[in-house]
Amino acid sequence: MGNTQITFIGAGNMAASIIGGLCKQGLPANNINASNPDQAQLQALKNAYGINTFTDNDRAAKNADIIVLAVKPQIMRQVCEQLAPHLNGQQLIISIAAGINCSSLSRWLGTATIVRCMPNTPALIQQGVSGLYATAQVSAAQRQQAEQLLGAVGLAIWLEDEQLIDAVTAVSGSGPAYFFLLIEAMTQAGIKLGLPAETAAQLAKYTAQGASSMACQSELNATQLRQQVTSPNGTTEAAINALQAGGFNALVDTAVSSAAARSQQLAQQLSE
Ligand SMILES: NC(=O)C1=CN([C@@H]2O[C@H](COP(=O)(O)OP(=O)(O)OC[C@H]3O[C@@H](n4cnc5c(N)ncnc54)[C@H](O)[C@@H]3O)[C@@H](O)[C@H]2O)C=CC1
Ligand SMILES: O=C(O)[C@@H]1CCC=N1
Repeated sequence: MGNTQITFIGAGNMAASIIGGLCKQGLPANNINASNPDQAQLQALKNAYGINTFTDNDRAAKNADIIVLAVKPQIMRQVCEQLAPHLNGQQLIISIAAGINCSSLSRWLGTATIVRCMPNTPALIQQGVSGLYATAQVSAAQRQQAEQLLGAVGLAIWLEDEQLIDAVTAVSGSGPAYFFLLIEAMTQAGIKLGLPAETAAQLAKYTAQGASSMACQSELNATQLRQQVTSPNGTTEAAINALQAGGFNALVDTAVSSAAARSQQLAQQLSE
């Protein structure tokens, strides 16, 4: 990213994850700026990475080439409208907020050079995955910069249709929580079968990690990998039959669709 100056507006969980990834990739700390009203969060980032910190968004955004909007969706409009008079029209804006579309952002900011993306919390350990959408005003060089930025914390995947961000939010943005829920449920089931709590938790967590790594690394797809574990008339088949009899696939479909619907609803509520 050369001498590109990057400013994060909002220095919470997701911003801290991406900043950590950029620093680990060797981006000079002096090229990274973060703005947040809470000094404690800023100090933690300064101590960890030596980046520049600000409590004033306008000062942090001044001279930035890329501005990453990483505040909660509910305060995005207010933050953008305050920032708008301080933008120079050349900057690339990257928003990671759920449910805020490019049309609202460009209206509030007065610029349409926007990449909207949806990362997820495994970004914290550089194992995130993000969906990215760029408006027509974003140049090829800026697209590359956005891809490098999100690529610093995991896999970055471009979308040609902005509406698909709702689906990305539902599958991978919220997705880590679904896997954590499964780990919780498997841990509880293991405890019920007599395992010590810590042992049950380790078995569930490391099984999730192993299965996920296999799914990412193998040439086989998830269905084939599942079939490899499932011996005819064996233990896995008994469990899978119970899950399917309980409507597992339909339940996951309803859950993911509910998240996508909520993402659309947020967009409608917050773009007014
Ligand atoms: N947590 C998650 O799993 C994901 C979150 N997101 C999106 O990322 C965004 C940030 O989420 P988190 O980092 O989880 O939230 P967070 O609450 O950890 O971070 C938001 C930060 O904004 C700061 N802030 C509040 N008012 C501000 C202002 N006026 N100017 C500058 N900073 C201000 C807060 O002090 C806080 O540190 C949200 O829009 C969310 O939709 C996207 C993908 C996944
Ligand atoms: O739950 C949420 O609204 C945010 C967006 C994706 C993950 N967390």
